[in-house]
Amino acid sequence: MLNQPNPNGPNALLRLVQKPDRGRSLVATRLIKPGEVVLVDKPLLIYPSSLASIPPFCSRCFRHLPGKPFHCPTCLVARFCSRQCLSLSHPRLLCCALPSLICGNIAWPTDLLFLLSAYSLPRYPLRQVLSLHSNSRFPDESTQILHSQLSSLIPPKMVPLNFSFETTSSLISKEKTNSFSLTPKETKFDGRGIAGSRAYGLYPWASMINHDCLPNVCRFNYVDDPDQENNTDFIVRAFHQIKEGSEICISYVGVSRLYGDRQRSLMKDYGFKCECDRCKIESKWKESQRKSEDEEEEETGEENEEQVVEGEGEEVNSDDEDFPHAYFFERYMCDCGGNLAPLPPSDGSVSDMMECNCCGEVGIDTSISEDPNNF
Ligand SMILES: C[S@@+](CC[C@H](N)C(=O)[O-])C[C@H]1O[C@@H](n2cnc3c(N)ncnc32)[C@H](O)[C@@H]1O
Repeated sequence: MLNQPNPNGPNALLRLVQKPDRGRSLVATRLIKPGEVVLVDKPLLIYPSSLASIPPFCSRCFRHLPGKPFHCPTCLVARFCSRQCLSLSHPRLLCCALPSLICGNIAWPTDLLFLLSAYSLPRYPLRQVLSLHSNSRFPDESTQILHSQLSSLIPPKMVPLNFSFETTSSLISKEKTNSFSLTPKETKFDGRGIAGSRAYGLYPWASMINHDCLPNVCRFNYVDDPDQENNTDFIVRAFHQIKEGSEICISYVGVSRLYGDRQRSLMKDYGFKCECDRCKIESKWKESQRKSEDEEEEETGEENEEQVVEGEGEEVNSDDEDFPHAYFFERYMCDCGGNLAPLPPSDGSVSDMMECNCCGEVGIDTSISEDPNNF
């Protein structure tokens, strides 16, 4: 399905390869400079994160609505920021179900918003969604109820050809493993996930990016940027130089989370044990602390939600041989909890300005000239 990147397209910097321990992976086709944009990916599908996203945001691009928005003439619920967004319309099954969803008291509205949008896709993009990886946690008991609810929202003459319980289960599992949130800049990163998400998206290439607890790229989200025409594109930039043939990796979890906490999330949400270089070090380094965290959990029967932010206080010492990744926290972590990457190079020169992918602040990077890896 998604066999090879288009060598003339925006994905020319990356090549899709198969790795025995982690499946499909994206690797650099040449040396990548710090701050370079390595991927610009268009969504296969964007859907509201909850019903609360419908009134204040454009149902197409999820920007704030202007004073006089354009209403969908069919459902009268969805609203759009411009004639252009209105003319592109919204998913036909979602349009049909929105009036009932808004009035009803329905469980799992986010899953329903996703399924209604996914089942409205034309055949090829729907097949692309179904070809994404999933960690097969579904179907669970709730999927049967979800599928029945979905059936009740779709009029008989609009039932899609491939509508079935199996497809619904498969779609839900793909969504859980591959969706990315569309989040405004002012949202504070809470270390565990991003609060205040207004929509979610599925992206064909971004879904091929594997995880590393010390990522070499991060995602920039410009949903509210007035200069960004394609504001829902998934933009990935390099933190530092990446050698030809190296895999590009984002972090699926907050970089500042502790070893045990990261491992639990990655296993629960993505079904794998992370064995990256950082985890190999921290699995020894945090042994005693992890034990006490786990014992505490067993006693209370709950996960320990408390966060210790690495990179702050006495836990982190940049001279400490046990913490060779201290550089990442010193250089690429913003005070807000987001990640800092250089602005894209201009005229081939690496920028000395760093931009935060969470709060959007741009500031000078004083350490750049001291690091030979940056050029
Ligand atoms: C969003 S997909 C990434 C693309 C995926 N490798 C594929 O073949 O389509 C996420 C899944 O990739 C695998 N994965 C990602 N990072 C990994 C890592 N560091 N170690 C092992 N498996 C990983 C896990 O199975 C995870 O659920």
